[in-house]
Amino acid sequence: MLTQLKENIVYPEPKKQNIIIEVNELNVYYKNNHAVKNVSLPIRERSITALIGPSGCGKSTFLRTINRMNDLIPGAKCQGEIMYDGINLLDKKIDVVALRKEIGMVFQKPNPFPKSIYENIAMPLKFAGIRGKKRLNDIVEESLYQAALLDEVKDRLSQSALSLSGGQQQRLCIARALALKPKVLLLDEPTSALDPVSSAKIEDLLLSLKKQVSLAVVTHNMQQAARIADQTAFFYEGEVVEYNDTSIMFTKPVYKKTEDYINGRFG
Ligand SMILES: Nc1ncnc2c1ncn2[C@@H]1O[C@H](COP(=O)(O)OP(=O)(O)OP(=O)(O)O)[C@@H](O)[C@H]1O
Repeated sequence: MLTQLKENIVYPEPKKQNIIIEVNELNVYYKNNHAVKNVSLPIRERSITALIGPSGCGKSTFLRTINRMNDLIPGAKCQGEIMYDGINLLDKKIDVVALRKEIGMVFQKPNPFPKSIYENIAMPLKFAGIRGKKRLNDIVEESLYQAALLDEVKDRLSQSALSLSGGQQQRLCIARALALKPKVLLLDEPTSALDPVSSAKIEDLLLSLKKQVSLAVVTHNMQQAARIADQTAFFYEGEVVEYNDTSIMFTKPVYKKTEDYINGRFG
């Protein structure tokens, strides 16, 4: 692929992806519980970063802090820097609604609204000020297509989203996030509640999405991380022990702790 940087001059795209989010010395506390300890980590552009590690090591907290979902938790406090587009996302003055449009989030359990399939996508668009039936229809259709769901639901858009299977509901939630044209998508164990066939569809979907969106995915499934992630960060007791290209992390991890976790010796 080529990038048109200046008129008439075409440069090859840089080999190493740029960094879209740079987390610097992040600390997150829940009252006295120091859940994320001095974590510095990049999220690379148009790539998938997997966050792995045993239960309770801070992966979800880290992810939620990026789009300020932790603001909603009483007693949660964070320090450090999360740089995105030249601004620190932890700055209290930030418009978090605008932030969550650019940095979307998908949760472990599919959480469609108890509304029609169509309204699940159209409602947040209307809320974001997008008007006009044709415009809304186009975005709904495009988002469902991007989430590889359009063929399965195009004849039943007025039916309740709750009539969909778990895997379809999760793809609908991804479509809902995509409709707002996010630059980054944070996914917290997006396939752990799904059967293997639905999980495989989501994995394929994530791989196709990275052409346009940067993704960070929490997963407990090592095979999944190895299959889809370009980079992987291994969290342990709130710290990042190791971060590397996934191919290196899974074949030649630097630390024994990483190797033991990847090989299922604990966690
Ligand atoms: N809403 C909350 N209120 C208080 N403490 C919390 C909250 N969420 C997480 N914690 C604590 O923060 C620490 C990190 O939890 P977190 O959920 O981020 O870990 P995790 O690695 O995502 O775990 P899992 O893989 O089980 O989802 C744990 O000690 C947990 O008990």
